[in-house]
Formats: sequence, structure tokens, C-alpha cells
Amino acid sequence: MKTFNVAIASDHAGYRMKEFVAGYLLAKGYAVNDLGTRSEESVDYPVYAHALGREVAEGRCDLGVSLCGSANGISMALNKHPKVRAAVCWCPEIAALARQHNDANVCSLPARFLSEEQAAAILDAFFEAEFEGGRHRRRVEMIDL
Ligand SMILES: O=C(CO)[C@H](O)[C@H](O)[C@H](O)COP(=O)(O)O
Repeated sequence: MKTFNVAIASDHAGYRMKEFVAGYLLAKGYAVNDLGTRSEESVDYPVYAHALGREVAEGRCDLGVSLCGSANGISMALNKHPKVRAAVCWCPEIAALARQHNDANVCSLPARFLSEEQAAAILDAFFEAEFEGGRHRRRVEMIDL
């Protein structure tokens, strides 16, 4: 079975789901580095996005998981980092495609729109899928300006 070194981060809207995600990934045998936030007190998602973006861009983790209410804001901030490809993953099929076709290295979960059961299925799909390369590699390489 594959294991991963995973960094995770959320804002207040994603905090509860992040706690679930951390436990879920640890139970699968993955190493988890939790970059916060640490409570449901209101915070600004770019702070946590940039902490996670640095971890991914500088190679200190294999993959990341980010969470905010919609997954949009945290993904937008993450995708400002070189080498980061954060994908909003709202169902298992999209999560698998994010890895297979887009070589996504951050799975962004819309915490206010998912049950824990749905999040677990999305995480399983994301971590089990592999980049297919080929024509998809050419397209991914064209993303950077
Ligand atoms: O979803 C988000 C950004 O895309 C964040 O989780 C924000 O929390 C969201 O914008 C809502 O903000 P609020 O301060 O929690 O009302």
C-alpha cells in the first residue's frame, strides 16, 4: 500500500472537517503535518493557504489537503505558488481526474458542502489515483506562464 507525507491546512470554515481529515489520513498510515488553523475562530484563509503552498512548493510533503467553506478561496491562494496545483474536489470522480489528468498536488475540499463520508470517499479517490502523463503532461506543463 502506498503511504504519503501529507500537509493539511484550513480556515475556520474547514477546521472541523480538517480534524476529521487528519484522523482519517493518520488511520491510513500517512504522515500528517497540520498547519492549522486550530479552532473555529474566524481567520483569513490566505494565511493557511500560503503556509501549505510553501510546504508543497519547497518539497516538504508529497501532497496537500486544503479546506475552506467553498474550497475556492484557499485554492486561489494556493495556486499562486510555483509548482502547486490545487484542485477543488467535490466528488470522487473529480478528485481522481485531478490526479490522473492535472497532476494535482493539493486536494481542496469544500468543507461546508460535504459530509465526512463524502470527504473520505474524495480523499480515497485522490490518494489512490496516479498521474497518467502523456498528453496530460504536455498540457500541465503549459499551465505555467
Ligand atoms: O469559503 C471560503 C473562501 O472561499 C472561506 O471559508 C470563508 O470562510 C467564506 O468566504 C465565508 O466567510 P465567513 O467569514 O466564514 O462568513
